[in-house]
Amino acid sequence: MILVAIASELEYRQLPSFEDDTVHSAVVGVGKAASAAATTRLIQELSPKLVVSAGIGGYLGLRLRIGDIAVVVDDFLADEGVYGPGGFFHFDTLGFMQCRWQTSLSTAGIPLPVEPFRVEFCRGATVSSTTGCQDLARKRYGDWDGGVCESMEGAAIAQACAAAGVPWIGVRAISNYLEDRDMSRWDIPIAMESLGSYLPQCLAFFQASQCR
Ligand SMILES: O=C(O)c1cccc(C(=O)CC[C@H]2O[C@@H](n3cnc4c(=O)[nH]cnc43)[C@H](O)[C@@H]2O)c1
Repeated sequence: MILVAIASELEYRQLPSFEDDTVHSAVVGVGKAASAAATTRLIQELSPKLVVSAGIGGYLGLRLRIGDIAVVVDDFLADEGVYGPGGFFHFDTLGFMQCRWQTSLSTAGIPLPVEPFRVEFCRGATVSSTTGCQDLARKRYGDWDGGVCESMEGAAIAQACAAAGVPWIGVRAISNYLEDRDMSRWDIPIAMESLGSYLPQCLAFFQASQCR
């Protein structure tokens, strides 16, 4: 069985129902704590073979536009650390805790979304506060190769999966860019429409190939 973990009711309600005896979808809550706790409980209850962390996300990069799909294969707790007079010191560099998780799944053959939408297999960044400033986005992700899909749950769900030994992958439709916050440039309905058409194809692929 595949568990589709969706952060908010808002996202859940806008997705078509793809529930059957091989797929279970659930709202796990917005943010790291809620999503990790709910994912842990659902893994204990349902023993899924795969967790798909699905929803909307922000993007910094060159390839994707609003409504395109980021398949997240590696996710990072991007704002865990210490602020001091010298700036922000990330726990990844201080060596205090594990901050990154990589999927164990092969992405070979994952279907492409329906035109005009596109897909990028990219890195995820998970934050407690959305990066709504261009300068902060550049500071946080400017030296990363390739695109970055930011969410508030991805790495927490990956951490819960890793602790339970369950494979995970992220599938996020881009609702906004990581730029100076301007809600008029966000498009959650287009992102959800794109996710709603892509997710069933993607789930069918995982059911057939890797997660029977
Ligand atoms: O700034 C606002 O007024 C505002 C209004 C509605 C929603 C938001 C969010 O930040 C949504 C967070 C929610 O969606 C995911 N998400 C979408 N885009 C991003 C992003 O750029 N950075 C981080 N998370 C994002 C996230 O996973 C949450 O579940 C703001």
